[in-house]
Amino acid sequence: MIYYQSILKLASEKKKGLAILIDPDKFDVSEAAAFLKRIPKETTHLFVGGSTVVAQLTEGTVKALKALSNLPVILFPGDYTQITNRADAVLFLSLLSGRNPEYLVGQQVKSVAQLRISKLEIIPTAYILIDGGHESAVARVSQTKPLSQDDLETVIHTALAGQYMGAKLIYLEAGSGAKFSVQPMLIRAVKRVLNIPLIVGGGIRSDIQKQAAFDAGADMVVMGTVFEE
Ligand SMILES: CC(C)=CCC/C(C)=C/CC/C(C)=C/CC/C(C)=C/COP(=O)(O)OP(=O)(O)O
Ligand SMILES: O=P(O)(O)OC[C@@H](O)CO
Ligand SMILES: [Mg+2]
Repeated sequence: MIYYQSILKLASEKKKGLAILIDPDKFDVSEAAAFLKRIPKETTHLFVGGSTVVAQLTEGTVKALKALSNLPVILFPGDYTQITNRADAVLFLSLLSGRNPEYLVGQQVKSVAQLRISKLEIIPTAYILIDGGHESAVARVSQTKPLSQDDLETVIHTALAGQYMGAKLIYLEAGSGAKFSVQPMLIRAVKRVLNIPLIVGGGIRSDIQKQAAFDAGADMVVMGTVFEE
């Protein structure tokens, strides 16, 4: 688990991870070099995925990124069809905030035929959708409701259930382009009970918001929309 170990190492050294999310649907492969110059120097990981991605686009995107960058490329799939062996690892997501069996376990079963013959590192990740102020693509595609930012207890219990089930990462997601990102108070409360790394994303557009998430205890922040053109 070398990619997971590197995230654990960041967390244990109180260094912070910054993942830039690249959505293959919105990515121009011919602009990949310029894109990689534009993203922050402190970027530690490239995530690739989207709620809705046209088949085959992920592979070309990952190929272009791997040719131009030494950063680890980690799949963040909205669907099992987004898996490509060209990446380094995959966040093996289960959408624990929702009650749609397809996104709790159905997609995961569908992915096995490909994953079992690939060398991708598989990182079990409890994915928790939090209300970001308007209906997110994740909510729409998964047909699930997000958890309220005010329902601290349910968010904490959901994250801990993920940890107890063996997740190696917890991902608090306000949804791509969220109006409100996950509030620092909520990040702090969740981080306090966990003993695995915490990833936070959705609606983080500024250095100030990113720093607030880090200060509250996020081990890694994901930024996507703000770097899309
Ligand atoms: C583990 C495997 C094989 C699949 C996971 C399938 C699950 C459980 C997905 C969770 C629900 C979901 C639809 C997640 C999407 C995650 C993601 C890549 C979000 C970023 O995309 P957006 O930016 O929200 O979407 P747009 O494409 O609309 O921009
Ligand atoms: O696009 P943004 O709002 O930065 O969100 C990133 C990521 O958490 C979405 O899945
Ligand atoms: Mg997006």
